[in-house]
Amino acid sequence: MAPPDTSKTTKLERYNSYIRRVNSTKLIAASSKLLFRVTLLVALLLIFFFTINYPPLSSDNNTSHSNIHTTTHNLLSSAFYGGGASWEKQVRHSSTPHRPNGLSVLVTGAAGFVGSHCSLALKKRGDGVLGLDNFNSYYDPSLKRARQDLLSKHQILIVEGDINDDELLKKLFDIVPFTHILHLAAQAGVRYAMQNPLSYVNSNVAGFVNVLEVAKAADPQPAIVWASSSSVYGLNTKVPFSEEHKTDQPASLYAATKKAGEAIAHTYNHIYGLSLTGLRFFTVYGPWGRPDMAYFFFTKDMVQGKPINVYVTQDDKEVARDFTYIDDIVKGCVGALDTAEKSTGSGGKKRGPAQLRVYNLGNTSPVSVRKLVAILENLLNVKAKKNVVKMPRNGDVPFTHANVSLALRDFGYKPTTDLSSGLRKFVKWYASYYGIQSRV
Ligand SMILES: O=C(O)[C@H]1O[C@H](OP(=O)(O)OP(=O)(O)OC[C@H]2O[C@@H](n3ccc(=O)[nH]c3=O)[C@H](O)[C@@H]2O)[C@H](O)[C@@H](O)[C@H]1O
Repeated sequence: MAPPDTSKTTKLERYNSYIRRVNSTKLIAASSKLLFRVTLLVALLLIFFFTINYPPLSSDNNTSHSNIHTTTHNLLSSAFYGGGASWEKQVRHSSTPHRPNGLSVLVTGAAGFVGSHCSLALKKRGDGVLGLDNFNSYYDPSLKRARQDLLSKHQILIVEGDINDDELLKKLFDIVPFTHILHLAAQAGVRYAMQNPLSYVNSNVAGFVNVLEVAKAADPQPAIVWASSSSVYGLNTKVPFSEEHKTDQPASLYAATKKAGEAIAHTYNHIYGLSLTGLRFFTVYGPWGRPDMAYFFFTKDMVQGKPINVYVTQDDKEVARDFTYIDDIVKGCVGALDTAEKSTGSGGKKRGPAQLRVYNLGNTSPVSVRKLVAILENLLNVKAKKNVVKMPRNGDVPFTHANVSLALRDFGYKPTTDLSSGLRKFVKWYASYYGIQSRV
């Protein structure tokens, strides 16, 4: 029997096998191309992240409070403020004054309440401003980011970094010969010091010393204006509080670290000839304020129908504060900067006596917390659910009252905003920022 004709099947099989080979070669070629492209992309990304000369990221003052939001933003910002020529150009551009004899100011804590207001005021009159902030999450960092956005609209760059990062600070001074530092970065809040005491030491003592170390070594040395606090008066009972009064009874760790700052300022002035001005702020409030402060969270709770605690003293007396409106404080800061004399040291050595000053910046008319709540009730058109409770022993003092005659004499400081007018502006801002209805 003749063998079956397999020539057709064999041809078909050979053809099919040929097609399979061609397809697999194409597939390999395509896969190699894809692999090559992916490798190239990964390599480029690695080069971008690891070889650019970016300033070290902040070690968050309150690392225990870091959150995903901050971490994500850190990465984005480090990429954006990534060092190198373009980053340095931005730093220089932000710090360059745009008026004759304008100042060039490094503002620490520029994304903070007072820092953002002062940065804007300085920039608007033609000074150069560079911000530095670690965007920690002591309170909602998104508010700090919103302030940062506002500043960037006015060509103010905020470098994301920590005052404890001396390499970063030195780098900034290598790029810009700052004439002044407005040092406002700090761990604020009186009551929180019982929860996180070391954050106060880290920012208000170690961080401040780090700033002074870099300033003392800079050439030229800048003049420094920095935030002390009304809380240094502690248990002082003489009123109104004057700079001549003793401040050796701090009632909170916050106050103690600010008092330590004043002593440290004396030392750096004495040894290195740094010009130093400490400003004792009295309960500053206003638009873009700090959510950890009573006027701010009272507003929030009252709007949400939640109860608030109104403190009274142990013997049922009213607790009162010399609440000071932010615009008045800004005028005080700018006045202090304008009248700050040059530091006298160079090469890390003192060459002559330098200016050392401390001023109260208050409103000179204390208002009780009960009255504060009444004003808010009227502005928000809501009745507060008040729990009147005895002030816990957590660092609070019963009252504050500033004598500001020294600041008036030396740079014309004269507060002009009373609590009702200031809170009206705050509530207006609060309503628009958080999108709520209010009477104002
Ligand atoms: O001048 C300063 O150097 C400090 O000012 C601010 O501290 P304080 O004056 O304590 O402000 P703030 O907390 O708003 O309490 C206001 C009033 O509300 C009372 N208070 C507070 C909380 C509460 O639940 N109930 C209440 O009655 C409370 O007893 C007080 O009488 C800054 O936070 C601080 O960082 C620092 O800068």
